[in-house]
Amino acid sequence: LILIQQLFRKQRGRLPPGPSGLPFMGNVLDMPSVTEWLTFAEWGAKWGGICSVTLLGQPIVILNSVSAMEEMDTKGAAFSTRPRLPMAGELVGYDQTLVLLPYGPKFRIFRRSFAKLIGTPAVLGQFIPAVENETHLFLKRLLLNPNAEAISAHLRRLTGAIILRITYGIDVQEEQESFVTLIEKANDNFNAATAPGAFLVDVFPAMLHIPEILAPWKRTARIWARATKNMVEAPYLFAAGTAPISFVSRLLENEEKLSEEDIHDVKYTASSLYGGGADTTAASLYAFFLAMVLFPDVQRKAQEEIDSIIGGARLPQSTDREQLPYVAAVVTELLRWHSVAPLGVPHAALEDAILNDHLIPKGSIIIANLWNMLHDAQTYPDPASFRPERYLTTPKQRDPRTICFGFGRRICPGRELAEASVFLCVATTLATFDIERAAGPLPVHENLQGTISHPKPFDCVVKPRSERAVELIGEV
Ligand code: HEM
Repeated sequence: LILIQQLFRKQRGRLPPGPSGLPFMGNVLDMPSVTEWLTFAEWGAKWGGICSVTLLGQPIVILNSVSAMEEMDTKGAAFSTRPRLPMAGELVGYDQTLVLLPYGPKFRIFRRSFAKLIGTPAVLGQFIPAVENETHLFLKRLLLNPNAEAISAHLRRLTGAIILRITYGIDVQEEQESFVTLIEKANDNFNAATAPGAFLVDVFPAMLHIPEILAPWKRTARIWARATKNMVEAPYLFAAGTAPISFVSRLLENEEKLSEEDIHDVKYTASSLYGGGADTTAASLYAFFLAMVLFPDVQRKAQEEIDSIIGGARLPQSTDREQLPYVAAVVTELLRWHSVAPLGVPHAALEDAILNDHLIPKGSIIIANLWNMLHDAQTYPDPASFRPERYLTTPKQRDPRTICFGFGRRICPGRELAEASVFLCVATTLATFDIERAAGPLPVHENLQGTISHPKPFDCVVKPRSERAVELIGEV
């Protein structure tokens, strides 16, 4: 079958170039299992902005250049579905949340809800007080426990609480911490279930029919599926009906007119918000602390800007963004410097398409190597350096926000919220704390494995900038 498929393909056109594979197996042996973005970048240097490999007859197209990604953008819906990933999808249940939902009517309903409620700064405005409130609580926690080991947990709690507030109107008091834990667990499962090559069933979907007794991974899937279900149902049950203004309460307006299927869609759209929003933003903010340790001059300049514009009168707010161009550029550079999703989320081709004279057959998996695009030395000279000036002095370098959120109809629908949350946390932290290098060797910036990639843990010293800073945190 693979042979016949390949013969047909030869008649229709040629796949993009790439490493030559073995008969039948294709490039199974060439595929990296760690830091894939680095190997893919090497292939890009050798084969160009669009290259491809084949795994047991399955074409995988890798985009290494922004121009290739933009070219795909022009093809409308042609590359807008997701590949079938039986482990994370059918078995663990993520194919019902937006991130793995196939392109189609349901996808459009989910995206419309996102656009209506958090898609633009104007509509997002209704939720900004909640983001500010949670950010103040984060500062208090950081003041109480500024240890380096606690920072990542503080950030996860911050981003988890922001999303729970916005999505369900849930105020994360101590007794509701369980929601944060529940959803963190489900996010960890998503990362493990979508790890490339981790589950053979993703390559051979027929394995879905093997009974569980012979397939221990099915037991894992069952446990993870329970966690997904809990993530969807528990906060919804808690919040439905009683919540103040929230994503869910807005979607449930005119509830009496909603069918069972509509309610199902509300639940799963809401959990998509959580699945996509909490871990990504936490990873980005953790990288901010690392960047400040490694680039103290940037920290000093940003603090000088905040001091000169706001002084010690109050904490920075969302509305200060225009007056704080250097801090805003720190946020932009953060989104470039640390790739939260180094390989984005894979797309799949809905139909045969021709791209730059290459055939992209229906069903091809498309991987955008966002890490490479954001670290391309032509676009961003000295890409490992954290330099907000890139976007302030002419000639300005390309805005990385046109890259880091993915592309086409699957572009991240939470990008406005992501930027607003990151800006507030960065600006208020810089206003009140100094982040410094700890004794010992300088930490190194490394992306950990995962669809959502956190920086490798590092040591640092965080302390309040002044007595006034402590007072400011106490006052909010
Ligand atoms: C620093 C923060 C963030 C980054 C870097 C980021 C990046 C991305 C990327 C690269 C994708 C894949 C796009 C594609 O397939 O081409 C994505 C998808 C998605 N993001 Fe984000 N994201 C962030 C924050 C958020 C937030 C705050 C939310 C929700 C409130 C969110 C919700 C989603 C969802 C639901 C999807 C799936 C969209 C779909 O499949 O149609 N993200 N994000």
